[in-house]
Amino acid sequence: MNKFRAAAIQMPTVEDKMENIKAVRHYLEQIKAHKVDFVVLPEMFCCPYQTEKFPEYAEEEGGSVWKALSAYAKEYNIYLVAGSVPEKDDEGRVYNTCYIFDRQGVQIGKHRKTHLFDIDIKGGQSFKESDTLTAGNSGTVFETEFGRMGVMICFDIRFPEFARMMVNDGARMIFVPAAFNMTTGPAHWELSFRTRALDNQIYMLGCAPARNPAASYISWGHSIFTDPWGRVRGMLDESEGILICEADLDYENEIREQLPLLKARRNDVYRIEK
Ligand SMILES: NC(=O)CC(=O)C(=O)O
Repeated sequence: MNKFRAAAIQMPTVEDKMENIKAVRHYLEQIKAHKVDFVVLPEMFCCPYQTEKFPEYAEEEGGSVWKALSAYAKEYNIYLVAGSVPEKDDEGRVYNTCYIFDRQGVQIGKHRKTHLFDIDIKGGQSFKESDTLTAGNSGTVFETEFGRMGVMICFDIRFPEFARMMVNDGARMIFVPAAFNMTTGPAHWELSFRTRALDNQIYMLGCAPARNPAASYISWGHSIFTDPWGRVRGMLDESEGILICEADLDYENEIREQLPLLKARRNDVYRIEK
């Protein structure tokens, strides 16, 4: 039980919400023979990554998108870290939300993106999720037969405390539906995954949308799997594709024993004397 397989489905996002949902089945069929335990989908995989589209595409938990994803998890006997979708609550607020389903299709976790992606890079990418989205207010872990796992959404990865909190809580791998762009992707995508993996001696699996050069927000792609030594174990390019990987928790334990960073922390002295 200390090894498991996971797949990141780097799929394109099309305008028609339910076409994206149908496409997920097509990829799940393709990977059936690989007997993966976990599947992760990209950030906003069934809604164009445009702030004005989020309220338009949003559904409440338990809506048609949720039902289809839950049914896929059960049909294919997988843990489904179901990318992210715009979720609306009963007061009309919209969140960037990742639902997590177990092998029976039961929802076992839900993460609302906690750090909203508001950036304005001179000569590069600008985006303001807070125009239409509300931030979640906590980190998320979920239980599996392989142990506790963490999940965060895209911009959340940039905040080291967030991953550390999950690791302090026993997370063994962190799943990251994400969509970096043509400005931040080449600069920070691989670096962010390797750094969080190295800091926390943990596996990280990031899943991005395939690149569509005609989209208003252009995804960097490059879905990525990094290991507890900080190495890249697998990475796609920008095109549609599936990244299949294997995590070995005995290896993670060995790294944590041989280079005991997590044990050697000095939480007793991390303060500035004034
Ligand atoms: N899309 C995001 O939330 C984050 C991103 O693109 C970045 O951090 O860069």
